[in-house]
Amino acid sequence: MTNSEQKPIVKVRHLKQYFNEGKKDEVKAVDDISFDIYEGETLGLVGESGSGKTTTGRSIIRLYNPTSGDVYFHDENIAKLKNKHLKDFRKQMQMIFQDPYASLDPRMKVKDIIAEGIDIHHLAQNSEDRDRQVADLLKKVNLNPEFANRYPHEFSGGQRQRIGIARALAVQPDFIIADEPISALDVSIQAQVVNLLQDIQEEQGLTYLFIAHDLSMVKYISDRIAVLYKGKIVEMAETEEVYNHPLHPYTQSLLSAVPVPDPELERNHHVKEFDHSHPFKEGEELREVKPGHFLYCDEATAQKYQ
Ligand SMILES: Nc1ncnc2c1ncn2[C@@H]1O[C@H](COP(=O)(O)OP(=O)(O)OP(=O)(O)O)[C@@H](O)[C@H]1O
Repeated sequence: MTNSEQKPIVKVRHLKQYFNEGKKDEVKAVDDISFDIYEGETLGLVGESGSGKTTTGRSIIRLYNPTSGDVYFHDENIAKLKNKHLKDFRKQMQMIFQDPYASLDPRMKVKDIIAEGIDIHHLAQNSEDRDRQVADLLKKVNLNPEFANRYPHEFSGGQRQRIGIARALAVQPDFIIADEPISALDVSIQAQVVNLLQDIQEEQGLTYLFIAHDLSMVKYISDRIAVLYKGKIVEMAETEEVYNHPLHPYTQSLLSAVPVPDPELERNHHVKEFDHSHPFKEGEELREVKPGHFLYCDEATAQKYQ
């Protein structure tokens, strides 16, 4: 994709999500982040546990009411929309959750789980049409349509995650937030689910925000990567650029902690420590230091790269 072809589907501006605001236990889970997600791309959102990845996803999709800031979806500001109007947008944005065991109601049949959105948005003309849509969705995620009448406990983790993907696809969204969709799965299954998500993306021109703490898999699925640290984006660029030329010390430390498959290289491989005691300095903000490469830094540092 060249710059001129990149059309944002989601624009996040100065988004803040604070919990227990003004109280002693206030948490600035998301602290003034701004970024775009382009149509048809996968933006990987990475960071360690507690950095605010899930909160970012949930705030964009309005599972939380943002403390402040704006979220534009197809140029409409949805950050302050009220319930009735929000429903239409919910149909276009879906979420796939981390834990395929917790996210599927064990008392519901697979067909009712998948058809949840179809029912809410009245997308089936009658029960035959509903069944047909469910069968098509099961086929799309490479599951046997005959599974429709079974319950979640009859399936493996990978199969359950496919059911979760079918549920998300049921309302024909154009934007999906995948919140660590593979981290609860066996390594052998992870690639299958990633490949499925990529095939579906190509077929349907979907846009993904792919949340991950594991940097090795996110590399293969993401066009661009945003690195989140303590509720702030500290670096964002095309995937190759982030992996080959990381500029922020936190990104450098994250990448240096990824195991190297070659034992020869591993011997000379040092984990770069990041000073967590003074992570941010006065005057720093996310600045475009090279075309398409954003770094959380001060003006003087940004000048160095121009
Ligand atoms: N509902 C909530 N109430 C209070 N604090 C919360 C709530 N949800 C998240 N937090 C806090 O906000 C911070 C960010 O959490 P979040 O779950 O977004 O991080 P994460 O990067 O997704 O982590 P993980 O990889 O562990 O899921 C954490 O300090 C967390 O404890």
